[in-house]
Order: sequence, then structure tokens, then C-alpha cells
Amino acid sequence: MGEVDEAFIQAVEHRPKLAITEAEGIPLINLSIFNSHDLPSNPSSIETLVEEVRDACKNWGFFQVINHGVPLEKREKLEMASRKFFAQSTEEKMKVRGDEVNPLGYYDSLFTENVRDWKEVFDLMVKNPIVIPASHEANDNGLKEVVNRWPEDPFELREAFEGYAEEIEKLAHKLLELISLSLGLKANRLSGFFNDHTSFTRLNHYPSCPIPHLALGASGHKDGGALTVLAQDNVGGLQVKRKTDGEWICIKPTPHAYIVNVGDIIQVWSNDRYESVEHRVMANSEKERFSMPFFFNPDHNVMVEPLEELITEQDPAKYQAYNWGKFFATKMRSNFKKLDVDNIQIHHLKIKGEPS
Ligand SMILES: O=C(O)CCC(=O)C(=O)O
Ligand SMILES: [Fe+2]
Repeated sequence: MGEVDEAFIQAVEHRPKLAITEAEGIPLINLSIFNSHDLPSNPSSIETLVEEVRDACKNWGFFQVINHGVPLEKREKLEMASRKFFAQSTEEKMKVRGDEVNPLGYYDSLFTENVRDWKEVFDLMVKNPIVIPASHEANDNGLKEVVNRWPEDPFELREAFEGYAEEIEKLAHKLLELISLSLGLKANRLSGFFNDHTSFTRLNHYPSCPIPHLALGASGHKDGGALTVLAQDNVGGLQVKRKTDGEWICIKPTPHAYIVNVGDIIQVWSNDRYESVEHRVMANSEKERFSMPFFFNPDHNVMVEPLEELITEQDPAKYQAYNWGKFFATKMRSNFKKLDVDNIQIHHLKIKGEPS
């Protein structure tokens, strides 16, 4: 990444404390019940699981899952391919860089919340090709088809990604069902929003950083989609803002687990019963780090609004409906270049009179 660019320097209030707050940490949920065959004859164990998910979503917005059913060898294949890809020269990586017309591919600079992150990324859509809005402009109704950019090297990245995506998508659907149940809805209540889903996986590489006290691997942000299912390596550095006191809490790596977090869309669907929680990634002066979030996003034409079952006279809708595709396009655009305006946030869509 060369000499230090001042675009990386965080405002004083956002700079990380290098001393770490050790805490109990986010809940760990065992999904092994899904892998056994006695599910229908054992309704009370699913009840317990649903309750754990409800508590985790309410209290943290984050949890880890184990015995999740994603085969380890599929995850490891993609992790290896990701390491090989990022180890190449910048010139080689730039051959598959994303641009404004087709945002998929490699980026060496990302601006979460308008400050440059100490990382490089490679974005891959799960459904390929996929149709998304042609631009972020509100009055442009055009659509465009975008395709993944496959690198020549490592050649196996494509197969590794496709094998992994299929498995992680199954896990995301299971999690979505659990979350629906935890909101008192039918298990499949939300599934119909994901027929032509715009989900993508981001391969993240956080190189070691000479200024970890001034920069961040990823600035504090909330995920805009429905759910995020993240694989992190054993280096650590992901922190979540604890709801009770706003303290940044480290999420210690649990080998082979996934970290799940509720995104903005579930916050809106649930009419604030669950909140999308801020998180960030610390930079590390010694070690490089790799991670792979899967962002589970609905179809581009879905209008996101509080679910009618969850609004009442006492608890009216807190958000106006918005189009997911446009929100996504706006958010992606501001990730890839430093803009003079703040990034779009769901609190901008709160109905007047509701506290944000
Ligand atoms: O790398 C990580 O652990 C988290 C990355 C993240 O929060 C994101 O890409 O939205
Ligand atoms: Fe995130």
C-alpha cells in the first residue's frame, strides 16, 4: 500500500484504543439440531434455539454459530485461493478491478464512512450474472446486468467460490428462518424476498499496518443488507459496539465458527425489535488478516418496510418504505470513492417524530 496516505487517518474520536476490553463476548449458538434427523419429534429443542437467537439479536445484534453444516474443506479452499489472489502484484490484481459500470472485482481502496480502510477487497456476487439498478440516481429506473470478474490466477478461485457460496447460502436461509421464528413469524415469512437475491461475498485482506493507532482495517459501520455471515481467520481484530454501554468489544476468533449479524434490513423489517449494530476492524502492526463476509441481500426490487405483522397502533411503523436496489447502489458508490456527503443510513428513512 506504499507510504501512508492521509486518507487513512481517522478523526481523533474514532481512533482505536490499543488496550483491549476483554469481555464475555457475543453469544455462541450451536446449530447441531439442524444436522440431526429427529427435528420434528423434538419441538422443544428448536424452541430453545429460537430463544437463544432472539436474545442474541436483541442484546447484541451479533452471535457466533458452530455446527453450522458448512463443510470445512469448502471454506478452506476459498481461504487458500483468497490468500493466493492477494499475494499477487498490484498490477496483476488490477486486471480484475471493479469500476463504476461493473462494481464487482478487486479494490485496493475502500472508504467505509468516507475514511480509507487499511485493506484491499475482492467482491463476488453469488448469483452470476445478476441484475441491479443502473445507477444510484433516484429518477433513473434503468437496470444493468453485472458479472463476476474471475482472475486468471489463481485459476481455482472460481470453483472454490462457487462451491462455498452454495453452502453459505444454505446456512443463511436457515438463519433467516430462525430469525423469522424468533420474531413470532412463520419460518418462511422472509424467504420470498430472496428469490433473485443480490447477495455477495467479499474477500477481505488486511495487510499489517505501521499506524494501528491512527487507522482502522474497517471504520465503524453497520451492514446495509439483511444478514451477514462472516468467516474470520485466527488473527482477530473485529470489534462490536456493545449496546449496553457503547464500549468496543473484541470478537475473539472461534475456530471454524461463523459470526452472524443483523443488518439494516432486519432492523427495518422488525420495526426496531432488532438493531443493526456498529462494528469495525482494528489494524494490526504485526500480522496480516483475512476474512470473508457473506452479505445476504434480497432481490433488487424489494421495497423494505416494517412487516405488517409487527406494527400495531401502539407501535406504528418507524420507517418509510425504501427500494433495496437503490439503497445498495448508493451505499456501494460511497464505499468506493470519498464523497463530500455522508454515506446513506437507515436512520435517514425514519418516519418523522420517531427518535433516530
Ligand atoms: O473483516 C471483518 O471481520 C468484518 C468486515 C466487515 O464488517 C464488513 O466487510 O462489513
Ligand atoms: Fe460489516
